[in-house]
Amino acid sequence: MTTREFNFDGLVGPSHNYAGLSFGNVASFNNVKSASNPRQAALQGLAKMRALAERGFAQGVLPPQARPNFRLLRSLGFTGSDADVLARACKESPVILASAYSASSMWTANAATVSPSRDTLDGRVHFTPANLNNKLHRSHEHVQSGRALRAIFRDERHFAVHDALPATPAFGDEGAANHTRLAREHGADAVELFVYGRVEFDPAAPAPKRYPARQTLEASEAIARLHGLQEARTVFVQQNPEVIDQGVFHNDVIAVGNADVLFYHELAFADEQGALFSIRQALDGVGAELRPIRVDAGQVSLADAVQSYLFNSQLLTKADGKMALVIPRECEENAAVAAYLQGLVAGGGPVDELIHFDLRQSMRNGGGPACLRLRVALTDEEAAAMHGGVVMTDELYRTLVAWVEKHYRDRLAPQDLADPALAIEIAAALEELERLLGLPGLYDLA
Ligand SMILES: N=C(N)NCCC[C@H](NC(=O)CCC(=O)O)C(=O)O
Repeated sequence: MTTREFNFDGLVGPSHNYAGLSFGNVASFNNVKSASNPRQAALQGLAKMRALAERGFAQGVLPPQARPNFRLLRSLGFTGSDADVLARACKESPVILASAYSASSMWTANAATVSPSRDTLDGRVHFTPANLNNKLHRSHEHVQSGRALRAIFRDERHFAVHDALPATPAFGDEGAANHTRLAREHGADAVELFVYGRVEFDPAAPAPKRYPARQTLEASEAIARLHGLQEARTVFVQQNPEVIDQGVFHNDVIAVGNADVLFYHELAFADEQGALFSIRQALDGVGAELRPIRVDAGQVSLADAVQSYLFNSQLLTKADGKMALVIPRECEENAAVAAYLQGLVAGGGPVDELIHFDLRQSMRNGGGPACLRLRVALTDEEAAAMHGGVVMTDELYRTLVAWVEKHYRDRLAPQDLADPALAIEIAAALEELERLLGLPGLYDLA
């Protein structure tokens, strides 16, 4: 039986905007309150999905979430009709309004942590939606993420979708952005690598000083337990707190793994040698050998890595066994990064191709190619058991482009969030999307 890695990209929602909500994410802060173009953002994302699907990579789509989240607004004391709720929130707390309206669920690398069936005790694919409790605007995503995952992966013989971890600082969880699976190939025995930013119950453990560490060791350990992972095949390593303080708010901004390759910046981990040792030792147990691609600061500075999002790339195994690196256009515009990449593909190593995309709308909020996708490795039998309406095909691409063009605005400024017509437009769009994806009841639109 073959196993393929599906990449589920988030379809950018109609309320995509720049609200500066993510302290510690430099791009989000730098673009605060500029106007966004939700239509272009969604089309850029769809173009990436289609191009990768056309190349033969297994590609799925995860639907956007219903926004604004009126339940959140009402739970925070804004009452009356929907229009009253929006008007009051806008007047009394525009930041809460923006949080209820955020389209941040587009970054599906943060939707959940996924363990393929090969790794788990009960032989099912396990998903734990991330509580994202570090940021108000992301902390309410997990409810709909769980609902969507249960709708797509509803066959309980093959899939288990857990509830998010308790939303308390000890269990801060940001999902697959801090998780990588290393193996000879997707269908082989694997090591799951969890990267955390801080340790709640050990005050002596190093932690960043300026920006928050969003993922805790305790959260990563809880997920490994929930998923039934084997101890010898699970590795926990600490992210370098100093890079968090320089804008590396998730590990996938500084490292990416695929099969037996780990592409990372020398400053990624608190203890680089210790991390490599633990990974190698665990991989040895599954008969695999790590192929590290280490980038040192002399080749690419940390600032260039954060600005270009070099490591927020997708590493995809091609049919011939070589790998393609899917990068944002910013990598080609940064001279040091572009030079490094030329050397990388010419060097005879595992990566022999670059595929670049214009994802500018997402990038301006700190979301590159890898943020936009959730990896789910599935056997053929599991792939047949999931809901097929979310698998990217030429037809689905055309359908979704037409849907975006019909429903999305091409400009959204902060003050537009107070416009009651926007909420009505979005509800109509999502009602139609349920039908297009064949997922009735996907949204709790009551
Ligand atoms: N690295 C990964 N996997 N994901 C990127 C997430 C970007 C997201 N940006 C935002 O949420 C900005 C929203 C705003 O400011 O309007 C975040 O910081 O959580």
